[in-house]
Amino acid sequence: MRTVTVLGTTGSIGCSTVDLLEQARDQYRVRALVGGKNAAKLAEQARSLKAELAVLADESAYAELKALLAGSGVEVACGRKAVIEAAGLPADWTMAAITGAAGLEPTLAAVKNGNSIALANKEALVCAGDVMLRAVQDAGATLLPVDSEHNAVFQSMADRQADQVEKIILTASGGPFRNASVDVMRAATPAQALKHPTWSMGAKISIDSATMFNKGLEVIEAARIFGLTEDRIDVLVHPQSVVHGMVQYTDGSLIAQMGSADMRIPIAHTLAWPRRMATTSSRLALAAFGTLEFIAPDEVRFPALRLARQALRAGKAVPAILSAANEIAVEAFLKEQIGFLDIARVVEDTMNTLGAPPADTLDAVLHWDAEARRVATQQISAVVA
Ligand SMILES: NC(=O)C1=CN([C@@H]2O[C@H](COP(=O)(O)OP(=O)(O)OC[C@H]3O[C@@H](n4cnc5c(N)ncnc54)[C@H](OP(=O)(O)O)[C@@H]3O)[C@@H](O)[C@H]2O)C=CC1
Ligand SMILES: CC(=O)[C@@H](O)[C@H](O)COP(=O)(O)O
Ligand SMILES: [Mn+2]
Repeated sequence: MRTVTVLGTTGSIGCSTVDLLEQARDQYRVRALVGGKNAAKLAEQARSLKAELAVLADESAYAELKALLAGSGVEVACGRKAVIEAAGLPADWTMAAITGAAGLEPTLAAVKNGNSIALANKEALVCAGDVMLRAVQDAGATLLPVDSEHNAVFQSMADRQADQVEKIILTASGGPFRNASVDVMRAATPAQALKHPTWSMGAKISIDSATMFNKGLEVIEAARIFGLTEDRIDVLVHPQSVVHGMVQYTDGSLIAQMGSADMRIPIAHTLAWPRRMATTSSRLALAAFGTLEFIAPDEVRFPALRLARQALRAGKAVPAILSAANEIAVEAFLKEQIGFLDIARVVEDTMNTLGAPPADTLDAVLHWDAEARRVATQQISAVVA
């Protein structure tokens, strides 16, 4: 029986992961389930999967979680330290799906066990690429990409011809504002921006899809995972979200992975890897689509792609600065403190303010993450004033 831990268990990816574990209860023992604030969801999952440990980042939720799990035999802990300790408990497979840079240290703690890490949390790899990859190598861990595009590329490289890869292509849905005018985007509300055309996801990544910062972060994530330079990672807008990623080989072959827009498919791929497991996810009915479109992205209406490529080329702390500033700007947009187009503006101004300082260590990454949050918050105050 394999032991598993789910970080970010109460979120969108976490719930899809729990759903798969519930369908194969006899094959997995759940070491730890880790959430942020949602005690009710965590308790329900922990009881269902008979988890050994249930942890919330929110310390004030301890009494509630303890009461919800009374008599269940599930151990309970709360607080940031407890999250990192739980992530570091030995498990054969860990889902890393805490959203944002908050997932960095727990993911690193899990990596140190040297087992399989199913990586959904792209921000960790974006802001601390070198630190994470060094930790993976030192521990002999296996990084299995969950993000649909990266999982697609990983699957399309299954024959391990990495040295014969010319380039990879990540697809993008284009988000809810794919065809919107700049005026419509300027006036966009959080409710409109959260309405993703093809995927059901958490709030932060949904806004990132709308600005296309999600695709920008994914270009950086792909560079880290597949060891490719920025010029070998293309993005194509593909509104149907049927093809998730492609690999172009030196002989001109283009290998793609397709599937329904259901994250249980890539999650199952990492859970069963190197084998496959059955899922109940809907099968693609290609004839129902009829036409699949592929369109070059518009970097004028969506400056996020240009900024992310700039950050990737600059390296050092720049990707961490971009990602942290974006987190702050997304939060401010969701609170209706700034407009939709201000998100990219805040990120660009923060990048311009902080330049390209070195960030070789975890401490340096955390320092520049904090600095970017401080500068972005100042920029937002200026917009609000
Ligand atoms: N959703 C998707 O389809 C995809 C997501 N991803 C990536 O996966 C990650 C998760 O996304 P998604 O599931 O959509 O996000 P959600 O917002 O739905 O879930 C986030 C999870 O992280 C938890 N969390 C938040 N802050 C903390 C913290 N400080 N400490 C511990 N746990 C915390 C939340 O807990 P709680 O809710 O209890 O507060 C929740 O369990 C992101 O990095 C995203 O980019 C990648 C590809 C696809
Ligand atoms: C499901 C997944 O992997 C998301 O990252 C998705 O790709 C978001 O959609 P966009 O392509 O609109 O960013
Ligand atoms: Mn993705």
